[in-house]
Amino acid sequence: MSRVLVYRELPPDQLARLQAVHEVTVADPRQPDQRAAFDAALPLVEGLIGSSFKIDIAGASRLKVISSISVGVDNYDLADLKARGITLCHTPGVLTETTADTIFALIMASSRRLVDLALHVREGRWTRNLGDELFGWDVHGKTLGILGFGRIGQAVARRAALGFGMPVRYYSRRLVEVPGLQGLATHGSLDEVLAGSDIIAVTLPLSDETRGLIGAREFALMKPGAVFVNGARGAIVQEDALLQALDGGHLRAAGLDVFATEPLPQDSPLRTHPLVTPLPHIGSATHETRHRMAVLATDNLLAALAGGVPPAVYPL
Ligand SMILES: NC(=O)C1=CN([C@@H]2O[C@H](COP(=O)(O)OP(=O)(O)OC[C@H]3O[C@@H](n4cnc5c(N)ncnc54)[C@H](OP(=O)(O)O)[C@@H]3O)[C@@H](O)[C@H]2O)C=CC1
Ligand SMILES: O=CC(=O)O
Repeated sequence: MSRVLVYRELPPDQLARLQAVHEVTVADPRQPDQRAAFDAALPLVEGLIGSSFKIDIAGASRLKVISSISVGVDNYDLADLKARGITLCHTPGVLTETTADTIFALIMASSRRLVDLALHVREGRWTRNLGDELFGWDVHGKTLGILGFGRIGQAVARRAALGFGMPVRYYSRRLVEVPGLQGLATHGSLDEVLAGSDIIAVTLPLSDETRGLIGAREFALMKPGAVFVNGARGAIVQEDALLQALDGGHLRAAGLDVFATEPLPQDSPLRTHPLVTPLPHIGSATHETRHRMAVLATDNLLAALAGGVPPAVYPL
């Protein structure tokens, strides 16, 4: 039996799997009334499971494994984990299709102004036929540029190329052959993809290389009237530069599931900007997918604590 700290709510069936074999503390450090329990447990545990929070593990001297209920691992100091021999597990694959759905929904909502138009109806402003000031922009047939062409990027590309007749350009560090997409998705440099696409979707991980990657220069390279969607991590984008590109009339619209600071601060201009469709980081947030993520994260933790090979170790 090991000691485990659960720092984000787990579904009861997965919590029960952990409790059946380990001594489990559930304490969410974001909740003021649970912080003391979290701080007391952290130095004693061999396993951590949770997500969406940067944990200072300096005092966690017994820690052997962190099981993140996320595919992104930007909340962890990878060099420190490697140096300390701590295993990091994550949840790739099980959330790919759901996150691609969300990104495609943002592409549709931003281009066709779905949120504006729904509010138009809901607020009782639909009193006569729409004028062209409320018309949208076609998505089908437009060129989609995808930054980062891994699991989620490829799943977005399949939707675009096979469902919407969209030529796909992608930027990645290497050429990727995707079954079924031969000739439909072509590789380019970052600048080529930015300049050659009507709609840009970010699906990169956040790393030292990608932090702040999309700034004023990159927005200026995009076509006038382009739509920009970020379904990856907010800090990949320089938000001031994004605002300038929107306010200056260079971009048509932006769809954002992620922000540099989350939850999005009340005073962020992105919250109420008329050209922004903001979502509260819900890329993978369906009942089915969040449960699959919890199962995989629990499988990972149980395997690692049992001395086995977890199904999804993040290579450090
Ligand atoms: N909004 C949400 O709720 C969600 C957001 N995400 C975010 O999406 C990200 C991607 O997830 P997933 O598709 O599963 O990850 P993958 O690792 O499968 O894909 C990432 C892709 O980005 C490429 N890449 C990495 N670094 C660079 C770089 N510096 N320049 C160019 N290409 C690069 C990788 O290529 P290479 O082979 O060269 O490494 C790979 O093709 C996650 O890290 C997470 O941050 C994920 C799930 C939900
Ligand atoms: O943002 C979500 C993730 O799984 O990463």
